[in-house]
Amino acid sequence: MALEFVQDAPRPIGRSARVTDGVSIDGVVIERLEPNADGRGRLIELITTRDEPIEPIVHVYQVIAEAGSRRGWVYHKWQHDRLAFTMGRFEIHLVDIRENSPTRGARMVLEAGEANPTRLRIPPYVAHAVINNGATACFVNMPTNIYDPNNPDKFRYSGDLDDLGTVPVA
Ligand SMILES: Cc1cn([C@H]2C[C@H](O)[C@@H](COP(=O)(O)OP(=O)(O)O[C@H]3O[C@H](C)C(=O)[C@H](O)[C@H]3O)O2)c(=O)[nH]c1=O
Repeated sequence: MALEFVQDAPRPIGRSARVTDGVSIDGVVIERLEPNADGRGRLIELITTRDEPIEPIVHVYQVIAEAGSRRGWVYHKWQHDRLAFTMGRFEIHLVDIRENSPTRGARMVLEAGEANPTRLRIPPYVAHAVINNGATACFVNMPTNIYDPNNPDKFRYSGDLDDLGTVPVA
């Protein structure tokens, strides 16, 4: 006797919602992602073309961040980051260092992770730092460019978190 597979019935799904309150840096986009939870766990869409076109996915990686770790300050000259946080307890700092930006010098801090799943788009020349305030956890980046190990699009400042915004960026 043949085994029968049954198509899932149509169902409502959680949709992401753009956050505009508190977004003080031009071009930064925050999307709160909606988990679809059931007895097996949670499924969270990280990005989709269902509602609007997106720049192509060309490169995707996962970062496993140790508890208490900090990545950044870093900025990119060419790529936009599309970071998805669905686990852990991350704090993300952003500073606009673009010379001709209407929001030059603006600084933002947001929290993202299990309690507030988020996709964050960071334009070039917006310096950022990601701090893991929880236990070891992962996040995903879907940058708009491929990583070139021979010419990394990565410009790093390793001083204090508080330095940016108070000391001019060379
Ligand atoms: C980006 C990348 C890196 N690597 C290698 C290079 C290093 O050996 C290692 C760690 O990379 P990196 O030091 O560049 O990673 P972070 O400085 O922690 O930066 C990451 O976290 C901050 C918050 C970001 O915003 C960056 O976009 C993100 O790349 O992975 C690869 O093999 N492939 C890749 O695509």
